[in-house]
Amino acid sequence: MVVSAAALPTRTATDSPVATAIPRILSIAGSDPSGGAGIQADLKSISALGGYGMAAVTALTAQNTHGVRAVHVPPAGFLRSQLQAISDDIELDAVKIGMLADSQVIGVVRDWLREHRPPVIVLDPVMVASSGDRLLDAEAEDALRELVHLADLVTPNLPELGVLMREAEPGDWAAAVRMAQQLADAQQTRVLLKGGHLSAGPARDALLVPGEQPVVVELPRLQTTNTHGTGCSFSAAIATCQARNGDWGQSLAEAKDWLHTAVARGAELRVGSGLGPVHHFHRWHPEPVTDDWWRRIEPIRAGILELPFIRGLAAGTLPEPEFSYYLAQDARYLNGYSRALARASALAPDERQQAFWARGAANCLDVEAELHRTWLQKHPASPLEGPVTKKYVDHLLAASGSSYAVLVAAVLPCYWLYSWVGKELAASRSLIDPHPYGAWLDTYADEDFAAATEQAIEFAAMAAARVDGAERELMWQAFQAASEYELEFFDAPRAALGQAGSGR
Ligand SMILES: Nc1ncnc2c1ncn2[C@@H]1O[C@H](COP(=O)(O)OP(=O)(O)O)[C@@H](O)[C@H]1O
Ligand SMILES: Cc1ncc(COP(=O)(O)O)c(N)n1
Repeated sequence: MVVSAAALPTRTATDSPVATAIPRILSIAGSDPSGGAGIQADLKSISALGGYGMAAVTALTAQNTHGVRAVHVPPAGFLRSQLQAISDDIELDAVKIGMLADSQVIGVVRDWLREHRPPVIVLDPVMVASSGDRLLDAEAEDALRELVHLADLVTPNLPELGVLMREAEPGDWAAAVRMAQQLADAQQTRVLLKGGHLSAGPARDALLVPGEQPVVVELPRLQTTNTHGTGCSFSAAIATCQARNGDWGQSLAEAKDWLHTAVARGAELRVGSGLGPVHHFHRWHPEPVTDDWWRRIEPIRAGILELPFIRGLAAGTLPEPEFSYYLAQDARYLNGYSRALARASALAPDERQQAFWARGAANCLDVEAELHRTWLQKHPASPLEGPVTKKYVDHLLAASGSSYAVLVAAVLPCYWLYSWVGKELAASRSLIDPHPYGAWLDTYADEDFAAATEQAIEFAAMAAARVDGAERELMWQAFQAASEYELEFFDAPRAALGQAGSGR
């Protein structure tokens, strides 16, 4: 956690023109046409944190969420013209520097900084993209090292710190902090060491100021692929906060907090299939309530993955009678579930939703018939309704007598948890060949089912947005109860047939 704010004797908070209402921030960086990194990320970050953003472009990249395909560096003289045009007219509160491409570009930026001395300079020493592609010529590393002492803050990640110090990349956090402190002392500047590249542990950063104790900020590491442009966004956000409040410790804490939610919610943007961007404007877009529900059932999800039934299914060791019991119950369940979906169709507020649930209801009956025709005919199991099936179907039928919103919340876990379990199991399915339950596993990892799940989630979120707080609470309760029944449903074969063949 932040324990102190840091200020160097050479540049103190008081000699910066701080407390500007809307700080004017210039990004000197490369362009990322996919919008996740570079000047695009910087302008979004500056705006999201309340600054006025400007950009002088050092290089054009052709890249997407998978990597950099090409880099074009315009003549360095043109960058000089851009910078000159800005400083001839506009007073700047902070400058953030990102991709510099080559030593000529670095030379232009160095000369302009010396001449104009903006009050806050944050240098992100971009060298290699998260995709592994180079964004700085190897022979320009010396020139970049010489720029460090001009910055008020330099923000290396672990590999960049190693290059700046002409040493191997530090192997662990303690070694990295020591190395970053050496850099701060040698260059007499602040260093923000970013620990995003460490493979385990929390997402941790440290602010090192010559002659002071390190200030560490840490938040839980998020399991996400939306990390493209985190470094760009972070440094632009810190520059903006610093221009406004003049306190490095506070700026770091504010920017880290904002970035963390931006990383957590990046997937909502649905941009690209590689390393996606972060959600810079998350504060403008309230989180869909369904995401909150999903987080709140995390213990139920963890419980499902630990069930002997699921483990046995994944490993292919589940005894056949348990699987047959499960499918027989599933067939019974699908009949009741189909009625609940038909009721959702009847209550739906528009034709799109009406048609969606009606299709779902019909699909359930098809799958029920298919289960009987294929597996259950060959592997008979008791057709009697088990206690968990009864409880779960009763819950759905009770919700069918409630509002559309509550009913949609009650039917959602069957889509969502099944689709999710299907994806979780898909990996182990491919490791075991032939897999005794392979055909069944494939139907749950099916892309059409995943698309239907996305649609069901969206309709539930839309319904939640239209009801008041009391009804939204009823929706949550219906969702939570159905999620618990999903867990019990997976565990029902073991409970019904005894512990003997638990599949472990
Ligand atoms: N998976 C993650 N969860 C939470 N924070 C992350 C994650 N990945 C990166 N960050 C944070 O994003 C910021 C920049 O990360 P980093 O990857 O170290 O820099 P760069 O993008 O320059 O390589 C750091 O504060 C880091 O902790
Ligand atoms: C134009 C430009 N600047 C910087 C980065 C680094 O960002 P990341 O490390 O997240 O790939 C990038 N990919 N593109």
